[in-house]
Amino acid sequence: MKKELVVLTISKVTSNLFRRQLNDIFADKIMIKYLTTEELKSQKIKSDMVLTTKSLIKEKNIDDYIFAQSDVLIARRSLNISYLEDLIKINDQSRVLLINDTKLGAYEAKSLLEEVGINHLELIPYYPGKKAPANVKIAINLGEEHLIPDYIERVVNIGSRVLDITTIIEIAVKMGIMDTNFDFLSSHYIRELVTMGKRLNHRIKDQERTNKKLDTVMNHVHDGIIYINQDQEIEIFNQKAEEIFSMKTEAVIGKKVAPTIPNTKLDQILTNKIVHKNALQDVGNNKIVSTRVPVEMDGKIIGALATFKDVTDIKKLEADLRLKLKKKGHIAKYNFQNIIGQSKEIKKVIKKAKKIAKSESTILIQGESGTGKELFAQSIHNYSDRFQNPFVAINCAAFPDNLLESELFGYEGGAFTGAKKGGKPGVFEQAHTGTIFLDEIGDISANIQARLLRVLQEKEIMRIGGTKMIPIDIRVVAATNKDLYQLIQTGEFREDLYYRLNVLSLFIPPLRKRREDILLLIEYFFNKFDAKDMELSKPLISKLYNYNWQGNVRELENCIEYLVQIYTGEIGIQDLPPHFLRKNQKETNIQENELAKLDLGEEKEYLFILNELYLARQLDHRTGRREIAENAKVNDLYLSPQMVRSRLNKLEAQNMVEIGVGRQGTTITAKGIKVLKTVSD
Ligand SMILES: Nc1ncnc2c1ncn2[C@@H]1O[C@H](COP(=O)(O)OP(=O)(O)OP(=O)(O)O)[C@@H](O)[C@H]1O
Repeated sequence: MKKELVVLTISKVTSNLFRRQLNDIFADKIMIKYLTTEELKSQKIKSDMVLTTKSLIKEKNIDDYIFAQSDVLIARRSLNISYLEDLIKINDQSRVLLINDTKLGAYEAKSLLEEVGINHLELIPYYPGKKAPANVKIAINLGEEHLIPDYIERVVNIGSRVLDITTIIEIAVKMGIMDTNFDFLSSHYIRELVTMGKRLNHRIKDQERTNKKLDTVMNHVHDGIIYINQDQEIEIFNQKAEEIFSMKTEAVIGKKVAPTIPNTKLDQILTNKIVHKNALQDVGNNKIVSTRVPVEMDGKIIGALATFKDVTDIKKLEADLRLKLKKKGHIAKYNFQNIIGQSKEIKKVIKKAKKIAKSESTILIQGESGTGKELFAQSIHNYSDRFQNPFVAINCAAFPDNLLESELFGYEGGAFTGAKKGGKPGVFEQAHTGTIFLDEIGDISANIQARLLRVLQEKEIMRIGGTKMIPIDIRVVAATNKDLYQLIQTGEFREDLYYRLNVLSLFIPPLRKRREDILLLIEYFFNKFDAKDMELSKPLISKLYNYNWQGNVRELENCIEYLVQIYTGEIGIQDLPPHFLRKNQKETNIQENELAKLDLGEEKEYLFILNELYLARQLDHRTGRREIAENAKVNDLYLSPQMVRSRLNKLEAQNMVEIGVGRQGTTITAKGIKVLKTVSD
């Protein structure tokens, strides 16, 4: 199946420009769709790749148009070099209008021209809506004839701004059609080069002044360029050629090409009048693709031109892209700002995490399932000095033992039957210079524990079936929801490994220990799932607040997602996922806490009442015994208003609540909150 490229632009003009060039090059190789933001309306693009412009990125929110999964490439544009000579010939310091249909486009063209070495002119960006400056007689037209003011006496056409060759190559690489030996580039590219070759010829006749400018331009071209005249003498040897051949321009100019630069075969091109397209050559350690053409003028061969593209770079480009793709899952998305919570408990953890992020030591994150351990691991990585390097996460419980071993350490080719030829790097190698996140570390076998210990001690790994040690520079963050200390007692986890991992430790408290965060998280997830105006009934809020959240933030997130989906009006208790309505929630164990010590009676009921008062305080809402009794029902407790009253009286006697008169309502005291916080599960 052909891959699809969507070209997304603001204006139709730009779209048509791209269309001409892309169709020429890619016509039968890939599917190309051209869309403007206007045409897209409220739909979003899902495609293998989207090509768009810098101005669109600046002026619009790209996420409104494109699904996050699509690869986005921003078009780099360059000027067709064959037009540049006309510009070079304009007198120094002339004031010249640079015309484009948008302000940004005009300024972009200005910087583009300066970039390629046109700096002898005063370029004045001009676009619709801008007052035309006086005393300007020359204009540069980038394909917008209709915008040229009447008083302009001379127009220099430099064509429409076309896609830079590197953008074309990037499209080809990403679309997986780079293997055709770059041949498809030729038709377009060769034409351009031949025209340039012809124009270069003028250089010989031109004055020194023009030559200098042309040199500047030549040196901004990405390819190596060599031009020889009829006598086989080197006339042009640009900067890129200097790099590729490791030779200085001064040392080669004017010399015969064959003895000076071995292997260019340019002399043969001249004598045999042949064209060499895309020949692969080795120059030192680099691979070079060269194109050589005779340059004709009035039917006579006047020289030969060679261009060299360093394909070591292209191969690297491809390798970089592969790496990028692979790394998709290797990027830490979250930062500390993404960790929602205002409770003292979570703030304390964040503060500590920020502090330890800056060190290089191994971190062990402990906490129940769904408390946000991975969120913390990612935030730590992004807060550390390694933030620009890979973050590789692996869930140790997700793999059977032997597979986990090869995932972690990689293997050499032929290490076992079915091993990939050439071997495969493990996540330790992939995380090199970055952070590795070992999730569910409590689940690894004794064998892997032993290997891991060695890695942590030696900071080097050996692939399975390998013989050499590979040094690695990584920061290890491990996480578990198991009690590792307990596992050490039962002999399931190595004590020495535990101490190696637990150099710095972070404990993330369960949600029920920081109920203040529940309301914030609910609001956050409503926004996340795009249901900002949803109304929750009071009893439902009470239920969500008092619930045990064994699955912590993840369970809360899932619950809100569910509610958003079924939402039709105000949401009540009956709308909760079915398991909420079952009564068999894990009973709160309230043996060892301040509340139990007071021996007031049914601790569960007192705990509930304190929780309700604490919730009311956060909602800035006055509650009373009637409402508490109502909410008790949805929380599977039976408490009549009278029962609430007698319990409130007992709590008041302990200075844990303050009972207001009349409509003032009852409030929880600092002591009440403190006692409430001691209640564990
Ligand atoms: N404080 C928080 N603010 C916002 N989102 C959170 C918070 N804590 C957790 N989450 C979200 O809850 C979900 C679970 O978090 P995460 O995967 O980090 O938990 P975990 O402790 O690593 O879980 P497990 O032990 O099951 O691997 C994720 O979607 C995460 O974004």
